[in-house]
Amino acid sequence: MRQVDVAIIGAGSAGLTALGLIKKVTNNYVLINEGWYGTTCAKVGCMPSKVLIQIADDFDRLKKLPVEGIEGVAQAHVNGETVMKRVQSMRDGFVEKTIAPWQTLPADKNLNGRAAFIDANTLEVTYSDGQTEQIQAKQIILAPGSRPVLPAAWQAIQGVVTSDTFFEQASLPKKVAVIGLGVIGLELGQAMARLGVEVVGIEMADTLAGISDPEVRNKALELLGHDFPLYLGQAAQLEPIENGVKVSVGEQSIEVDQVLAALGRRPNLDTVNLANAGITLDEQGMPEIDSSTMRIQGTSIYVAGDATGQKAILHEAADEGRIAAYNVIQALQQGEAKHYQARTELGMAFTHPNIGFFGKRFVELDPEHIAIGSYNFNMLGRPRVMQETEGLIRLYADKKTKQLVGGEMIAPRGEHLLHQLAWVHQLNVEIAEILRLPFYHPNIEEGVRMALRELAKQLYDKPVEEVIGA
Ligand SMILES: Cc1cc2nc3c(=O)[nH]c(=O)nc-3n(C[C@H](O)[C@H](O)[C@H](O)COP(=O)(O)OP(=O)(O)OC[C@H]3O[C@@H](n4cnc5c(N)ncnc54)[C@H](O)[C@@H]3O)c2cc1C
Ligand SMILES: NC(=O)c1ccc[n+]([C@@H]2O[C@H](COP(=O)([O-])OP(=O)(O)OC[C@H]3O[C@@H](n4cnc5c(N)ncnc54)[C@H](O)[C@@H]3O)[C@@H](O)[C@H]2O)c1
Repeated sequence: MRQVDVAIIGAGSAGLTALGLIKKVTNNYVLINEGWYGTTCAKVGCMPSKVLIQIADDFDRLKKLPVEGIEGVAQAHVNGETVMKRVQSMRDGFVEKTIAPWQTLPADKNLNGRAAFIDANTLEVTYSDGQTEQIQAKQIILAPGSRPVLPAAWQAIQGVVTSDTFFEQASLPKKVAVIGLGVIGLELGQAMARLGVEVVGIEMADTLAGISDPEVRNKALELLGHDFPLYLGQAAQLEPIENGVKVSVGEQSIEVDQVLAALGRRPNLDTVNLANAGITLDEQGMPEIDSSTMRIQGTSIYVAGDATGQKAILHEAADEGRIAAYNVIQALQQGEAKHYQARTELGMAFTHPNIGFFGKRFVELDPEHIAIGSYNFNMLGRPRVMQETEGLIRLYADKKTKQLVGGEMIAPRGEHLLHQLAWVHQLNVEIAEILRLPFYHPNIEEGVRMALRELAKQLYDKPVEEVIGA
């Protein structure tokens, strides 16, 4: 049986990040990946979705131009085939870059097959031709990602797609039901609607994109509702019909050409037979992972990326791959495990306006202990110039420490505001200190300043100017 120092399972963003570090300390490793290469992010995730969103936003922006004296835009129309060709050709470029480090690996280290545990240090790799090989590894990094949730009954219905198949289409569909209005459903649903596809959105929870602040939720419902009708609080039933799908929600039903099922993603840990490694699993089939080391306690197995079932986003997958690799290297060199502190949590949907949160969400906080500063953009100069005055920021600060603890928003250019807020949150500074930072005029950031000033009024028992010292 082949013996290696390290086996990495999954050539996605987490696995490839880990590989980059492992290669520096040992030449005795294998990378095992099932199916296609190119990472979820580049092939079916972050990147193709952002290309579609960019095209949709560019087209939508045309509506705002006549008032500025730019004429003739009414003739503009969308060519669905060209849109999808653009999405696919850009995606192929991103995939090409992503697979470069994998392509240079020697064949004996680069195994295209499914890995599963035989015991805690032994893996069986099943290749596509049915051949198998056993490999014993001192240390194992599990980074097998996640897959779209798709109920068994829906799998056989023609016209049901997920984000794995959506970007393969030759053209845009005509009429679509987007089921599940989390990040994927909202981003793709709004983009399609803005490109002229008839879209309805259905979500069984009472909110969109996981927003927990009721005021931000209401604003998001109002604003996204301008793009396509949203049905919340009900799960949809599907029935195949000729040339499409009948979608029922409560008493109502509609017929569509296509259903985009965006019901969430399931970690792929169930594909690796973890039970054979003697690991205790919870009801969801998940092991207990120490998020500061990425190690499954008491084993030489580490988990990184979407497979953890925690933060299914790219920079977290890369960070976790790095942490797992650092600790695998420590273990190979008989060193002590290193514990890493997670960065401030940050999540966003690239809808328009952008939706997102940083730090703690509203639902995680005790209203007794926090002050809330909010602002909408109606009166700010720059958003008015840009014709993007709709949005709401809600910032939460701890009454005792006077520091930001988190925030939720739907805001023009919110992706940038969320970054800046996450950065200052991670630095643990008081609201007064943040207000002493420069804010240029005229800018969207002035909206953040207004919300911070509102917090300062509640947190300090003197006028804001005195608090800031200006
Ligand atoms: C539509 C969409 C849009 C997204 N947009 C964003 C965004 O804008 N920003 C953001 O931060 N994140 C976004 N994400 C999330 C981001 O893409 C993921 O968090 C990230 O790609 C996860 O990386 P990973 O390495 O964990 O998994 P992956 O990249 O999925 O890699 C896992 C690999 O493991 C392989 N594998 C699985 N099981 C086995 C096995 N048993 N044996 C061997 N190999 C196996 C898989 O085939 C795959 O190649 C988006 C996701 C989707 C679906
Ligand atoms: N901009 C980004 O960073 C970005 C973009 C896309 C995806 N992602 C990542 O991908 C992950 C998966 O995204 P997602 O949108 O699939 O998952 P999600 O968990 O965000 O949303 C799934 C939604 O589907 C709903 N749902 C589930 N079953 C349903 C049913 N039968 N009927 C109606 N609604 C139902 C859930 O209530 C939930 O709101 C996210 O957690 C996110 O981390 C990130």
